[in-house]
Amino acid sequence: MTTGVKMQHASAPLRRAGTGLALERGEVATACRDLYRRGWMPGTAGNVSVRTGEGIVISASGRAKGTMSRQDTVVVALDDGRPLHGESERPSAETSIHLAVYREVPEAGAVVHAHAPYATTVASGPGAAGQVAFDDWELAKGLGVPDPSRVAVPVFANRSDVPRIAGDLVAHLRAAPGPAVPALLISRHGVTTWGRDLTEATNRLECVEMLCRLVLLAGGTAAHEQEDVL
Ligand SMILES: CSCCC(=O)C(=O)COP(=O)(O)O
Ligand SMILES: [Zn+2]
Repeated sequence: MTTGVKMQHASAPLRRAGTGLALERGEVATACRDLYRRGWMPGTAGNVSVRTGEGIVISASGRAKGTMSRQDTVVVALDDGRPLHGESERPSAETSIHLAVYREVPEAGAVVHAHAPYATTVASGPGAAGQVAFDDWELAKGLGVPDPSRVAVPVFANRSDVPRIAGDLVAHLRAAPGPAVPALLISRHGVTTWGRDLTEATNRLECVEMLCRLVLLAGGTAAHEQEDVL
């Protein structure tokens, strides 16, 4: 009797090559669509990745973030960013920044990069040379740093040679005493955050964006002098 269902041979792989990591690919696509809806990934801007056992899953380059699907992702190696599953999609142009985070921060499980307007504005202002300080803002506790009363987010120059931005980030992370603030700003470009998973990385992105909004509403100066009242 035939049932119409083919039994898989015991030694055959359970999943066809290229169809694995469906969950992680779906998470990356969903995060992109969510951030698009918030207005933080306009058009094709922004990129998202998660760490996997074999490397990272990252959004493909140049995809409209409002209509991302699992197919719009690429699995690349952690050491050199080479695609691991023979996929034809190009990984994000900013893959080198994601890889720098994963290599330098072992606990990072997800990285989110967006062109969120307030963060991008603060990163591009005259007071944002090298870093933006968010001192004594309650919301900075959302970044999970040991001393949220003194938070300085580094600001890097935007460069067409993206691996140079990644190099600047690596130098910063290696020089930072203690655990790094899980965020960076790129002047006239955007904001990148990371966390143990996509929920944490996205929460931190929300915190940085709102901190920048508050700073602008408060008069545009990120750091201010005040007695420690926290
Ligand atoms: C239209 S945004 C220019 C590229 C960029 O900054 C970005 O975040 C998206 O690049 P990707 O290669 O990840 O699509
Ligand atoms: Zn970008």
